[in-house]
Amino acid sequence: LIFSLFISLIFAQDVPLNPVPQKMELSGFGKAPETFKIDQQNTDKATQHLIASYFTSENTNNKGLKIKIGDVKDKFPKKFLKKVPSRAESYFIHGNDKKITVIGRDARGTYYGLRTLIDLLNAGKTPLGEITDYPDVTARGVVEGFYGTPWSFNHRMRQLDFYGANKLNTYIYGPKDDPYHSSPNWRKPYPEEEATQIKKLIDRAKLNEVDFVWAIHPGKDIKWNQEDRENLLHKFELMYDLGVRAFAVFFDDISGEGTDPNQQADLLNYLNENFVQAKDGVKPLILCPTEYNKGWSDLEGGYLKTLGKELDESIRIMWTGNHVIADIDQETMEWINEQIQREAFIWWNYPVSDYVRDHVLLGPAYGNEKSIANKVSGFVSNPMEHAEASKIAIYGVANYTWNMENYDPQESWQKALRKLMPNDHKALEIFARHNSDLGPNGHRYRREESVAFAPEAEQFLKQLKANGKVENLERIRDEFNAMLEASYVLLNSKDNQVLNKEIEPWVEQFQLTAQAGLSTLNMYSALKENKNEDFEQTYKAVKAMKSQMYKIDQTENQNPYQPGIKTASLVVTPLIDSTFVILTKTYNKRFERNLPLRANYNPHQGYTNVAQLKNQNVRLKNRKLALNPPLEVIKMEPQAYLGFELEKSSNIKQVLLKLEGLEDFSVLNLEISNNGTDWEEIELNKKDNELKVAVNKSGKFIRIINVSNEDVALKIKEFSAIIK
Ligand SMILES: CCCCCN1[C@H](CC(=O)NC)[C@H](O)[C@H](O)[C@H]1CO
Repeated sequence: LIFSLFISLIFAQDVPLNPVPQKMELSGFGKAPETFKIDQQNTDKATQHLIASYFTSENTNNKGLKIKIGDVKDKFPKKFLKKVPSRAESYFIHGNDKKITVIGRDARGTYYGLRTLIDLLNAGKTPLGEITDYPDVTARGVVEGFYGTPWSFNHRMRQLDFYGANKLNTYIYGPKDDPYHSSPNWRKPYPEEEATQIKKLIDRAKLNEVDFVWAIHPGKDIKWNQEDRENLLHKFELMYDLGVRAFAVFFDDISGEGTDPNQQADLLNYLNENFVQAKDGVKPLILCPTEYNKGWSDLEGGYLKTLGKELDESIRIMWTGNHVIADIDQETMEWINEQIQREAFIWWNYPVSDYVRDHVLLGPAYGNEKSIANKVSGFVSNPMEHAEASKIAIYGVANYTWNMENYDPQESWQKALRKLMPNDHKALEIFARHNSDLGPNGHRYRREESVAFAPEAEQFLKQLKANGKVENLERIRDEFNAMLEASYVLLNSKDNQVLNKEIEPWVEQFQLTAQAGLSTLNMYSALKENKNEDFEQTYKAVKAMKSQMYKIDQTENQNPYQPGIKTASLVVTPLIDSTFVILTKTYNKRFERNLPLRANYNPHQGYTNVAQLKNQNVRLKNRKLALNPPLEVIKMEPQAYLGFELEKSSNIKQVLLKLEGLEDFSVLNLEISNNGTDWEEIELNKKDNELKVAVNKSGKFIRIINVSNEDVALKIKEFSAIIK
C-alpha cells in the first residue's frame, strides 16, 4: 500500500487531474488504448452529454477497453460498491488492463468520476488501481457579484464549461450593475433577449453539473409591505419559469429601511415557505446579509444574532470574513458560525478588482486556511470583470474547495496557466508574476508580486544608492529581457484569443515597462563609462517610453474609479523609476546638467487624515487632478479633511465637488493653503451637492474639512481641481 501510495503521489504531480483526488491507490497507469466500449448505466443528461462528446464513433467499438459507468443504484461488484464514499458528489474508479469501472454516489458523482477519467485519457493514461474521491466543500464556485461591466453572455457560457471541467458546482448570478438584479428593475421581468440568454445559461449550467443561482438585490428600495413581498415572489416565479432552481437574496451595500434584520428574516422565511418548499426541485435559499463582514458588524445591534435565530435553518448566510476583502481562517469561521448558528457560506472577495480597476490580479489564490472545510457551507469567489483572466484564481478555488488539505497555491497556479495557455504558458507566467498585487487601496488588501525578483531589485537599489556601482546588473537585465520577450509572445499567441483581448492593454504597458527598464540600465552603463552623449540619448528614449505609457494610462480602461493601466506596480516599476531618478541626479551633478528628474507623471498626491482614504489614489489628466472616487460611504469626524497636496504652489482655477447622502452641506468647508497651516476658506453656495467653484487663487493644498462637531457620512462621487 505504501508503495502504491508513493507511486500515486509522484503521478499526481504530472497528470493534470483537476482537482487532485482525495485518495489514489494506483500501481501505475496503463497506456490509453485507441478505442473503448462504453457500458452506460444510470447516468443523467450531463454525463450522457459528456460521454457522447468524448466517446464517439472515432474511438469506440466492440473490441475497445470496457468502461462501465453508473451510480450506486446500478449492478456493480459489492467490493466496489462499498468503496463509494457516502458524501454527495463522490465517486469511485477501479481500473485494470481489462476494464474501467466508474461509480458515482449520485449523478454528480458519476459525472465527476467521468471527468477524472477523461483527464487521465487526455494525458494518454488509464488508471491501474483505485481512485476514491469526494469534495471537501458542499457548494464550490463563483459569485458574479462585482461592480462594473457585467460579464457577457459568451463569457458566462465559457465560465460554465470551465466549472464543469474543474468540478465547481455553483454559479451565483448577482452582478451589482444589472438593473434587473438590483434597483430600479428588480420587480420587473427581464426583457426578451436577456430572458432567452438566462434560459441558455441554465441549460449550459445543467450540462456542467452547475447550480445556476439567481440572486436578487432589492434592498435599496424595498418596502416592507405585502405589495413588495408579492413583487419579489412574482419575480422569483418568472425566474423559475425560465428554469432557475436556486435563489439568493442580497442585502449588501445598502442603507436605510432595507437593512432591518427582522424584516429580512421574515421575508426569507416567507419565501422559503411559500416558494422554495412549495415548488419541487428548488435548492435552499442563500442570503447575503447587510453586515457581511466582521469589520462592519455591530454586535450590540444584534443584526447577525437576529438572522441566526430567526432564519430557517435551511437558509445559508454569506460572509466575506473579518473585512470586506479578507482571507478566511479558522478564527473567522468560529466567530461567524457562532453568531449565525450555522456554517457560513463564504463569499471570498478575490480576485475581484472593482476597487483597483487599473490592475489585473493574476497571481496564485492563496491565504485561506486549510482547516475550514467542515466550517463552511459554501465557498465562492467574487471575480474580476475580466472573466477569462479570473480563471487563474478560480482554478485555484476549485482545487482548494475540492481537496483542501492537499491544496498547493503555487502548483495550482502553474496548472491554471497551462490550462489557459497550453503552449505559451511560460510567457503568461512571466507576465502574471509581475501582475498580481493590487497597489495601495482603501481596503488595504495586498498580494505578493515579483517574489523571486524582489531581492535582486532590492540589492540593486541598495548598492546603486550606496556607491553608484551594482553587482547584479546582468540578473536585472535578464528579467527585463524575459519580460520584453514574454510580451511579444503573448501579443502574438494563438493559445487563447479571449484572454489576449482582455489583458492586451496591460501587456502593451508591460512591454513598455520592460523596454524602459532595459534603457534605464543602458543609462547606468553610459554613466559608468562617462559616455555622456549615450546617456542623454538613452535618457530621452526612457522619457519617450514613459510618455507612451502615460498615453496608454490616459486612454485605455477609462472608468470613473481607477482609470488606466497599471502593471508590475509593486517592485519592477518602482525599481525603474527610482533608478532613473538616481542616475539622472548623479549625471546632472557630475556634468552640471539639469535633465528633468520626473519619471512618472503625477507629481501631486492625496492629502487626508481619514484613515479609510489614506491610500486613495489621485490622478492627473491634462490639467485636472481628481481623487479616485471611493466605492464606499466615507465617515468624516469633526476636523476630518481630505483633498490634495500639489507638487508646488500653483494657480487653482476651479474645484469640482459631487457629494451624496449629505443632508446638511454646511458642515463642510472648502479651504486652500500654501503651507498646510494657514487656510483660506473658499465660498461655497452650500445648498446643492454638485458644485463647480471658481477659485483662481494660488495654493499648494486643497481640502474639504468637516467644521461641525458631528460625524458626517457621505459618498464622494467627484472631487477634483483644475490646476492652471
Ligand atoms: C461599498 C463598500 C465596498 C463593497 C465592496 N464589495 C461589494 C459588496 C460585497 O462584498 N458583498 C458581499 C461588491 O460585491 C464588490 O465587488 C465588493 C468588493 O469591492
